[in-house]
Amino acid sequence: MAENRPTPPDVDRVAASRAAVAARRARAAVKAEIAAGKRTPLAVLAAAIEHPDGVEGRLRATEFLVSIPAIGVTKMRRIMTQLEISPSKRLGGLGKHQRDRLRLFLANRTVSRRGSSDAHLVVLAGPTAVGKGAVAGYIRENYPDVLLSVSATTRAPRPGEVEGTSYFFVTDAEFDRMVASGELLEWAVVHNAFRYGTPREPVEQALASGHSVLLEIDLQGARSVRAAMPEARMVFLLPPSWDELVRRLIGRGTESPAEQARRLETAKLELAAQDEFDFRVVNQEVNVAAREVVDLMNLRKAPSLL
Ligand SMILES: Nc1ncnc2c1ncn2[C@@H]1O[C@H](COP(=O)(O)OP(=O)(O)OP(=O)(O)O)[C@@H](O)[C@H]1O
Ligand SMILES: Nc1nc2c(ncn2[C@@H]2O[C@H](COP(=O)(O)O)[C@@H](O)[C@H]2O)c(=O)[nH]1
Repeated sequence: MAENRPTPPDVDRVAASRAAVAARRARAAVKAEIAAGKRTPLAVLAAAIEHPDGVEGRLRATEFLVSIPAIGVTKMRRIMTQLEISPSKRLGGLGKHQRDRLRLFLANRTVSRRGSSDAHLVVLAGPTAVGKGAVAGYIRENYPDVLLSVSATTRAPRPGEVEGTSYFFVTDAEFDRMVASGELLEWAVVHNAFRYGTPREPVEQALASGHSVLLEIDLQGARSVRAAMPEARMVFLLPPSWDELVRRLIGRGTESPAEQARRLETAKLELAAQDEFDFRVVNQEVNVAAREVVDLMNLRKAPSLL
């Protein structure tokens, strides 16, 4: 009978509900592929970015994360907070920074899971002039088994610095390219001046082949590494006293008095962050501090103290 025939709104409702069921099934299929290792989370994220309204783009960030093996609900919530993504967000609706943070998290997670359990990523940070460079330099010279990451920087070389050993000295345009192509594990503007970043590839290769790697980076970089790779060993280098830190900064003589005053203000904030670190090493004597840092890296060979 004519009056029992579905009306146009009913037809729409039925079609919409069928489409919703099909979309749910398609999302479940993507999650199952991630869980089974048939598709990498990075590939799914790339598809979501390319087609925000496609099946991958419609996945909620929460369901995406819990479909990754070894990420449960508790871990997922922690990751969402760290990456500053609200639980209602779908992959296709993430902002640029959220996408970048999620991509970095996934890429770094892949690296750290490939590495051997004996290999550690060790981060050495601390306030300006505490002696990070001196300790890292001592390690470079005396512990040839330690792999020290060589950073890229936009600052100019100082006298005596060697390209590829001290830093990779790059232009602003080259640094932009490295950031855009995801070549950097972390990067930061340091002392409001130049950009510094850790090239990802050598770190990935070292960890994958079972070698520990040391990063000598600033506090912002250390925080980025911690957020992306919570298993990294975070070491904070401390001065024996505040007065000694001031002496070292002034004694180095590489900054103007105004710059020294600015760095000392920042140093107070950096020292206040020391509890965020897993280990604290006091740099009283460079060789002793270097030895303590190296001991945290699980190396088999280490020379005796001089
Ligand atoms: N244990 C130490 N005893 C005495 N002087 C030290 C010690 N460690 C480092 N110094 C000196 O302190 C000064 C600062 O050291 P260094 O440049 O390595 O600091 P840094 O932490 O790398 O600084 P920045 O973050 O500003 O680059 C240098 O002149 C260095 O020779
Ligand atoms: N976040 C990062 N910080 C880095 C990196 N490489 C070095 N640094 C830090 O920069 C300052 C200044 O170094 P300088 O050689 O110009 O005196 C120092 O605190 C380093 O720890 C990096 O790759 N990422």
